[in-house]
Amino acid sequence: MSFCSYFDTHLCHSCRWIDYHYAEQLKLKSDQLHALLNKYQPNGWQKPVTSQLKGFRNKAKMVATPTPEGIVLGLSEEVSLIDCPLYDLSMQKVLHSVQEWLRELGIKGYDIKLRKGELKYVLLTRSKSNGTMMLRFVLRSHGIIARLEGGLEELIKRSPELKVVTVNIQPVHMAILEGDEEIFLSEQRRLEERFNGIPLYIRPKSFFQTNPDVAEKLYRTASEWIDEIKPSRLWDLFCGVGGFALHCSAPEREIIGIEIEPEAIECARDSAAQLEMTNLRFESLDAASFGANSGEKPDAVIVNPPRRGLGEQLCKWLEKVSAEHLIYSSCNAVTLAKDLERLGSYEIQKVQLFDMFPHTEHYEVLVFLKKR
Ligand SMILES: C[S@@+](CC[C@H](N)C(=O)[O-])C[C@H]1O[C@@H](n2cnc3c(N)ncnc32)[C@H](O)[C@@H]1O
Repeated sequence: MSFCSYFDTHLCHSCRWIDYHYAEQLKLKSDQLHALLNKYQPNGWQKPVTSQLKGFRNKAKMVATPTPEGIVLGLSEEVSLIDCPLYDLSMQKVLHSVQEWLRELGIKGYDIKLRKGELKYVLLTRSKSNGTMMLRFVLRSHGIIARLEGGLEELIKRSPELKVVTVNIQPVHMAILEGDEEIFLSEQRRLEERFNGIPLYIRPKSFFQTNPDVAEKLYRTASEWIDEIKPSRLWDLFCGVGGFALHCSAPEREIIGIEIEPEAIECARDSAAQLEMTNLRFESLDAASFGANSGEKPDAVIVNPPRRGLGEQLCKWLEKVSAEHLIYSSCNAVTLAKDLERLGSYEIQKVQLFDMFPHTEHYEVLVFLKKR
């Protein structure tokens, strides 16, 4: 197991670039992005948005490994990550307290080789705006739920930031992080977050951006670009809990947000209701089927697909829809570049790199496209 020189701690698999200076990390990402997009001759390269280097992540995913001393939260190689400086001190403190509490309860971590033990993962998420946290236990079966429930009062006494606590059942013997069944052990079912004054909700199974400071800047930039073109009708595809749509709202602007996960749509609707925004409509649909059935034409479309990108079918449909502007937010510049090739009737007006994932090779890119 290697050690990272930056933080003098164990090196997690995802932080492969931690030994590079931050300026070097940014240059490598920027060079890759230029290499992928230069053939589309972007007009305006914007200055990259940088991140804090410590305490920037709001979500910790810990493997629960059984050891002779008790459960260890961290990597599967019995390496603890509860002091990992990617999480702020309050998250580190709660991770310590959860690990200690699990040991006191005698909960056994899941042994992958022997296929024994119950607890597979511990997932902790923090709302940056109010410091409250959501804790999820990923279990192999329902077997130890009563024991966890029995000890919960004590855990919350030690870590009162924990407002949402759930169990996720993942019976399959595979490296899948979570299963379909989610059981709430707390009354509260979601955390409230606030970006640029806009309320957003974090639910167990809805996607939420993991670097709140950079995500705030990403949404603000998209809303500034949208304000420059002032579309009357805007679509936000792959909208999650509505971050882009809610930031781009303006009087008289009709906005439709499309997202496959119903819980995320419920959150987006609640945020809009809280802001008394009646011009936004959120629908839980597959973006492709929305594409196939929608007869309307928007003036602008924002897309923010998962790492796989939009793919051929959606790009074809977007070409047919022929909105005057597209904003593409991507966490994978390789699939972005492929999609841009398929969106041949658009030219790139602006590109900006948002360093959402420092110490890794990953980054977010925002691209502003205009019909040629
Ligand atoms: C990268 S996330 C972006 C979410 C949101 N824009 C944000 O900023 O939080 C991609 C989202 O696409 C959703 N998604 C995945 N496949 C989809 C599909 N076929 N149709 C609609 N949404 C989908 C996921 O549930 C996830 O919320």
